[in-house]
Amino acid sequence: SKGKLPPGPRKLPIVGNLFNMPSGGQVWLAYARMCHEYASDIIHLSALGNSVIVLNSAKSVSDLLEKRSSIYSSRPQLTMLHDMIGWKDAFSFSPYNDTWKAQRKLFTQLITPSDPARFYPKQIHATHALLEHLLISNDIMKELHHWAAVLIMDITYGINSKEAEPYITTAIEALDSIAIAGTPGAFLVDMLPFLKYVPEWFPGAGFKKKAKKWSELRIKMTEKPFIAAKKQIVKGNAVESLTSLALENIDLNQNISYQEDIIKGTAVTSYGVLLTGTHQVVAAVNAFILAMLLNMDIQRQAHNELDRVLGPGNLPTFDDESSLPYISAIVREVLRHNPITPLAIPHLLIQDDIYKDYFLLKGTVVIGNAWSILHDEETYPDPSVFNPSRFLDKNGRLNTDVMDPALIAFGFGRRICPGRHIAIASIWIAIASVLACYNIEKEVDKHGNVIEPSGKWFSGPSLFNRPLPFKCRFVPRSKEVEVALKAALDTN
Ligand code: HEM
Repeated sequence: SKGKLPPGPRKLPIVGNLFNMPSGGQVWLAYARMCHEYASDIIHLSALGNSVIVLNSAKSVSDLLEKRSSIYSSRPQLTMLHDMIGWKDAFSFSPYNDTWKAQRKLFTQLITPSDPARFYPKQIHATHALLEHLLISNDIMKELHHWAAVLIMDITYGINSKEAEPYITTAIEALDSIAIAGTPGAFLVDMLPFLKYVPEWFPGAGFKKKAKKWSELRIKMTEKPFIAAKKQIVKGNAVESLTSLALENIDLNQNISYQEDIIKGTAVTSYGVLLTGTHQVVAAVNAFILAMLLNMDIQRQAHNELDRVLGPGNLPTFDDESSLPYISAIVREVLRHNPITPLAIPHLLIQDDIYKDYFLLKGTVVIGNAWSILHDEETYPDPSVFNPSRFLDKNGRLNTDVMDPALIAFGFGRRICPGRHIAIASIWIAIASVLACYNIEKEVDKHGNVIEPSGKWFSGPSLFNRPLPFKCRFVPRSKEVEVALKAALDTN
């Protein structure tokens, strides 16, 4: 009654658009189609009294999520995940409140864009270990997961790869539980929050036992590595990390346990975000590998650039970045072509608002469709084609007139991914290093027949996007490279 809603499918009494809500996989495509159908870059849906708007253009995302960020930056809360399991203080999930502000401030102070080099040695170290493992392992996903987990354990807590394993095992278990509890509609208690008060023995109250077990896992994942990092400081052998830097800066005249809680929450969030179900960085590097298999000419161009700039067999460092524009263009195209977080993470509007004559209700879930923006024909002609050259000018340099997909692929406004600089650097060094050492080739079966990758992406229910498993081979580009990798493997 307060005003006109944005267009969208016709609503039924009580249930609203319950039956129009896209379900199954790749919902970003369904949202894009709906926006097309209603010829609008903003559409509205509602289900059982919950309001959702989808923003389908760079303009609407910028107008609302960026320019009005102060009222569009909260997060929807799920009773099971946030309240019962207790993840409400992990700042990627938390509402727009003082705890979120304190944790986010700490995180951005430590992982700051003005000092991107702080973690370069760790990124190089983890990437070299990945190169060695690719020589002897054909399980790419296992190697990539290990690479990312070890890297983030080191960055967050200063725990090295030899000690990291038990912490990673706990974290993966805890994050599996998040993947289940974080799926909207997975637990009735999310729709009927009073159910959280029923006793554990009550028929159908199995979710309470799960919540208890998963809450214990959350505590273990949060406390154990934090205690280990603190012990390193006490013993005087702390390795520089997000936790060590933050603990050293504690203000002894203020409430110490409050400050420690903020540090703990920040650390576990940054660690957890990387390990979440789909594992964005791993998915991006995996997407790159698939793209190389499907586009051998692009792989050849990348090899040519590396050989010309570094000389055959030499490994890149971050100092080479500006001399390797084609590699940077591949990173941009990986982020654009099949974005890993096509709908970012939904935001929540905390105040009634008016936009383009539409009335937007406080409490509305706001989804920015990054996929649509990154596939906008006007910005990126032939968007479905994997073409890194779209980011280069006629002299082969990065063309600043073409929008960098990182401006969209990492979300929006005050909730924009604060780990994006680490993520981009990690992806860049992995892509440059793997291509410097290896030819990425299609696998052959025991009869010598080439196994063609399907090129398909996961199509089950998930907010995130990742390629389906495929087979490939990493073939050293020369005998010298192979010998050097073997020697490194034996030494480590
Ligand atoms: C390819 C890799 C990555 C992608 C595509 C990605 C993408 C995103 C997106 C889309 C969001 C939500 C933004 C929004 O709400 O609008 C987000 C949030 C976040 N990301 Fe990333 N991310 C990546 C890697 C990382 C890494 C490496 C870290 C940590 C070192 C990180 C830390 C975070 C945190 C802490 C948040 C929550 C921010 C908040 O709610 O205030 N991300 N990320």
